[in-house]
Amino acid sequence: MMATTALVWFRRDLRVHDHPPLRAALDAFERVVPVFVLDPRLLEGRFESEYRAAFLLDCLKDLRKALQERGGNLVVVRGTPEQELPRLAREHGATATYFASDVSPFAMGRDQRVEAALTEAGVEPRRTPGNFIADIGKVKPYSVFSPFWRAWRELPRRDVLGAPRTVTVPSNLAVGTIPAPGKRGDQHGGEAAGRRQMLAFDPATYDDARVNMALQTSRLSAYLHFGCVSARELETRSSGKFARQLAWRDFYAHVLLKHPRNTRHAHQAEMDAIEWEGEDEHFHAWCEGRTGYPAVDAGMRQLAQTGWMHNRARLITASFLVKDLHIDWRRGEQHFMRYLIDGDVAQNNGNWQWISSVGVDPAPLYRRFYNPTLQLQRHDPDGDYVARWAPDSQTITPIVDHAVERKRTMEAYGRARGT
Ligand SMILES: Cc1cc2nc3c(=O)[nH]c(=O)nc-3n(C[C@H](O)[C@H](O)[C@H](O)COP(=O)(O)OP(=O)(O)OC[C@H]3O[C@@H](n4cnc5c(N)ncnc54)[C@H](O)[C@@H]3O)c2cc1C
Repeated sequence: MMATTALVWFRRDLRVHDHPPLRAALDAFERVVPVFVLDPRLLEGRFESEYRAAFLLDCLKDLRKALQERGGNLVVVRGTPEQELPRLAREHGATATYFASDVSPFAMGRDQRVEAALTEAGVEPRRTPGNFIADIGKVKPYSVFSPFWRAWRELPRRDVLGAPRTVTVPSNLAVGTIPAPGKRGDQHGGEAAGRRQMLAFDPATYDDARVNMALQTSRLSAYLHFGCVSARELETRSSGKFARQLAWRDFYAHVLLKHPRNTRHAHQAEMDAIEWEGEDEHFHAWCEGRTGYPAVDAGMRQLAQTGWMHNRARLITASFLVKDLHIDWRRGEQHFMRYLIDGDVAQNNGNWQWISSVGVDPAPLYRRFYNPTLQLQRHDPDGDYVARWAPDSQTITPIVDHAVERKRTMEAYGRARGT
């Protein structure tokens, strides 16, 4: 008799440690078929990114190795999951498919189509948690962080799972090739690299690193985005401000889950009426780090060259685009997605809306103006950040005057609000 078989569909949970779908499938079936579907819509879509694609391909190579070390393998197929998964299930006689639920509108729409196609083929889709610390769909919709955080802390946590010792797969697996990565940013993808980064990170250094742009914070964001590191496992090693930052990740995922229209619209609907009067020339100067404001130029060049930017620099550069150059936050959001290795629809959109004062967790506009000159004094006290990324910026004539533009923004936002 044929052994019982299930597919395990890896998505952005590219690890073997603490992997609920893999564990559940191994517990219930004799064999599993671990699979990743290289969907051209992911690599060539609106938010395509060379750096992120290279990181993903590293992750796949590393995951295949980890599965091979346990007697298994990773099937990599090109196509759409709604076609490829039922086909693979038929080929191997699989009767169930396990995967971890996700929150972006693209992922949710795709998963519905996949579930329908699997069900039609007689294969049972089984969703598990896995990508976030807690079950963020379980709480009522929140649009302010602090009350969300209080409710979220009370949510139950699942146990952290170890990596399986063995992964039994069918003997006739056609595993497919993993394309060679193109241009990389400054991080290699993969669970092995992610776990090394997690184990080497010293939370005691975090408070200083957060406020000084020349220092590095944990650098775990890309590993969290692709699930090379489990957010739940990381939580068990976290405390203080670092633990609170991890809660922001769950918060923005929660916001997108509850408000999918936010990917295209301001969460505060009236703020879609802002008249964006900025010039294309200024947008290009911002992208290329030629604004004459060293904090902005250093951040934008760090992003272009490495695929990462310090959180403080993300705040300064994003605020500058929207509130000094009067350019629609969505153009900035898209530019970040092209370069960030950790580019993540929920996190990027949530943060862009936050700094643009159009999203959740609102505060009075005057409190969310970042003066790029003062920010630089505070957050690059020794000048190391600018010296590294944009030493020539001081010689560029500033393209706008912050004080003047601040006034224009107050007026434009006031008009949109009808005040
Ligand atoms: C305009 C803008 C765009 C951003 N876009 C993204 C994005 O696409 N993807 C992304 O992962 N983060 C994004 N962030 C949040 C934050 O800047 C990065 O998560 C962080 O800088 C990554 O470096 P790290 O891993 O060293 O972070 P650490 O400071 O070490 O934090 C640890 C982890 O906590 C989470 N975290 C920290 N700060 C935030 C935050 N403000 N919002 C949500 N989660 C947070 C991340 O998962 C991060 O890896 C954005 C912030 C801004 C202001």
